[in-house]
Amino acid sequence: MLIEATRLPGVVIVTPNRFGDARGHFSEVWNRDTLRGHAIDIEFVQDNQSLSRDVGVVRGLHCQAPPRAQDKLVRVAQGAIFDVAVDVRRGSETYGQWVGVELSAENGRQLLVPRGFLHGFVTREPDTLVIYKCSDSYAPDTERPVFWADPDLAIDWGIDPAQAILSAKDAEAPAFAAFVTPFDEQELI
Ligand SMILES: Cc1cn([C@H]2C[C@H](O)[C@@H](COP(=O)(O)OP(=O)(O)O[C@H]3O[C@H](C)C(=O)[C@H](O)[C@H]3O)O2)c(=O)[nH]c1=O
Repeated sequence: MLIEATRLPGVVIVTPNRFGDARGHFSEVWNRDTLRGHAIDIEFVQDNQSLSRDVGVVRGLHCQAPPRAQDKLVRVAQGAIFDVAVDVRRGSETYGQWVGVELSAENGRQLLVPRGFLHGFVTREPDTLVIYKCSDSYAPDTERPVFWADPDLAIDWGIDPAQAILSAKDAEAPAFAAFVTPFDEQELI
């Protein structure tokens, strides 16, 4: 397993070993003890799966507020996404900064998005299947969305905003300027 840092402390790229042979390949896409060996010790309690039919589907930016904040380990079982995390931990030197990573069934890369970060992605291929582990269960009353194309965040999604395919919820999400972070310094890693 390869663990790579990103420019946001705590957001790391996890690439499990992949064993190829004439049939295809095998990979342990999640192993608690292997992650613990890399000082990543998170108790995941829910697996999510979303299928997005078209290129340009945007899901996010989302997070759940404490005490229901979620760490997420995101992977792509089919297709490809540009996966984004935004630091919203009060007091963080990288508050409001984002990082994006191409995750695909082909590259086998996963992104660890800790609590204290907004999460979202845009699909790069049709019929993209995203599977992600969460460290707390769904608590819709605690959701704190932010508009994906907010000019203050200036995330480079690599698509024409007019072409984005969004849920009504995401299309109407509040601006980052209106976001009062529920994450305090103790979330800092
Ligand atoms: C997240 C979630 C949703 N749902 C139900 C609620 C709706 O009836 C339906 C679709 O929910 P939503 O439109 O919020 O799904 P996404 O837009 O993919 O949201 C996710 O997108 C970004 C990328 C995230 O990181 C979050 O995990 C999550 O917010 O699934 C559940 O039953 N359980 C859940 O945990």
